Amino acid sequence: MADLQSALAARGLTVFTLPDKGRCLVSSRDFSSGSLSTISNAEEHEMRIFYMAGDVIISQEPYAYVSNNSSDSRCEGCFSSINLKKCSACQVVWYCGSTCQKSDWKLHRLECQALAQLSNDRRKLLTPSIRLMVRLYLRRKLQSEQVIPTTATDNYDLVEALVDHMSDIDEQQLVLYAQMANLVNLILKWPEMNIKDITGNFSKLACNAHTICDSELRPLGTGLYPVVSIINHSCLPNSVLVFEGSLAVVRAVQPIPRGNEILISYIETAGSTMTRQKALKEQYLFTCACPRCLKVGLYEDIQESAILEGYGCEDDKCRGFLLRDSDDKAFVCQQCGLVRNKDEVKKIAREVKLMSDKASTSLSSGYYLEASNMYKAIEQLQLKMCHSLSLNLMRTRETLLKILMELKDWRGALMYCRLTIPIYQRVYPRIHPLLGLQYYTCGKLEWLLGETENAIKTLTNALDILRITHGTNTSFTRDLLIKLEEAHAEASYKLSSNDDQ
Ligand SMILES: C[S@@+](CC[C@H](N)C(=O)[O-])C[C@H]1O[C@@H](n2cnc3c(N)ncnc32)[C@H](O)[C@@H]1O
Repeated sequence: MADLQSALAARGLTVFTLPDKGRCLVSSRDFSSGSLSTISNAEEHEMRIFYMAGDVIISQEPYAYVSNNSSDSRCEGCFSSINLKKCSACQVVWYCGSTCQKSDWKLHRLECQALAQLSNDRRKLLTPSIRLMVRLYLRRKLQSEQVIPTTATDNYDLVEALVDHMSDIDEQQLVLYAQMANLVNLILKWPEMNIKDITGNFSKLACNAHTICDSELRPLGTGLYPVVSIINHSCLPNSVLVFEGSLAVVRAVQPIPRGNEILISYIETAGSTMTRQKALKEQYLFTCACPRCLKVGLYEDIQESAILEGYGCEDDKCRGFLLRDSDDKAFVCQQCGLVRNKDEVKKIAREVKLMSDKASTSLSSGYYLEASNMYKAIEQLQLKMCHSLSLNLMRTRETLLKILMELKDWRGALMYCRLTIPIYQRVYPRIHPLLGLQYYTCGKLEWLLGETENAIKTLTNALDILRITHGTNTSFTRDLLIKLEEAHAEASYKLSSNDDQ
């Protein structure tokens, strides 16, 4: 712990323990959330803009990680899905080339021996969680034998220190973890292995492991980052966790003065307070008391939940939200007073559910045209049932955006992307990666469709957010900057051609 504290002190961080949260990471210096700096160069008569990122609070390579091979196979080193070759000995792990294979070899050599002796039936049980646990123990072994070095921020003691909530989890979950532990034991076959210890580690993974995502927040794998895991949750966080390959990077999205707790969000924060609290309780076993959650039960919070997850007024010109009447037989619009029959709303809800099941089957089978028609019908039903800022309606439109992109219907995709943005602006804070990414998609579609002026505005909105959350030195942000410069160049060209005419 002393080693960790001094390694963190050098980065302006300290670990404290709070009675209601356990350990937490606190800033011992100010962190900035990245401002736009403009420097004027009098000699060249120009203003240069410097795009600043949110300060990196901490970055860490995983103690152990696995790629997510459930839908597409991915390289175990870099998550690439191109030019893959399966390890010929174990027939489980994929690599994109010799560089990734070599860098993983010390660990995979042991993993490979263990996996190669498994029967086909046992091999089918190799979920990412099982593989992650096997890798965790193999790394501990390699560090204890000094085959790979340990540092103050990379050692098994930090894994030991993670919370496991073993006394809070229910019996059924415990049995499942014990079965998984048994399988890990059968894979590793180490005489000193202790099933209880492995079971506890599965419980640790559940509340400490992170989903590794690409820059567009698509899942690539799962990793355990024991220092990043000291950071607690808030539904209104001051920092964001993103990944550069397998490297976890925590950046400030708000100015964080010295002495403040570093907070990230563990969950999708767009939901109502009840939905967020339920997700946090189920997976992380705590009740959030962040400033957003403290509003639970207040009129403002009830209104927000009713808009996001409830129903809309029967009068489609009215933007009011509905609450149940005192006998729970109908919903009453809080703006115009119109009463809406509960059975009628439930009937539409049942229809939506039925159609959604069919539509998602059609989508997962790749029948995009059929799926797009079904989701458009669902959207129409939801327009009759939900508030115009409803999350369910937004999710349907997000799905339609993705389907229409697959169908290369760029005009339709842009329409749906634009429809989602007001809801994104409402449900996410000003600096949020999902809002930045939605602007980015919208800007790229506008650019593709020749709406250059609109593209400049939307890509600028995207850059204002993504430079903070994703940094300015990543290829992802550089691509965005290049697109924006190209859009500016095209706009000037169009302007000068108009002048010439
Ligand atoms: C990834 S760990 C965070 C570090 C943890 N506090 C520790 O002592 O190691 C997640 C766990 O921390 C606790 N936690 C995180 N955020 C919290 C919050 N806002 N309020 C209360 N407990 C929280 C919960 O026990 C949760 O399961």
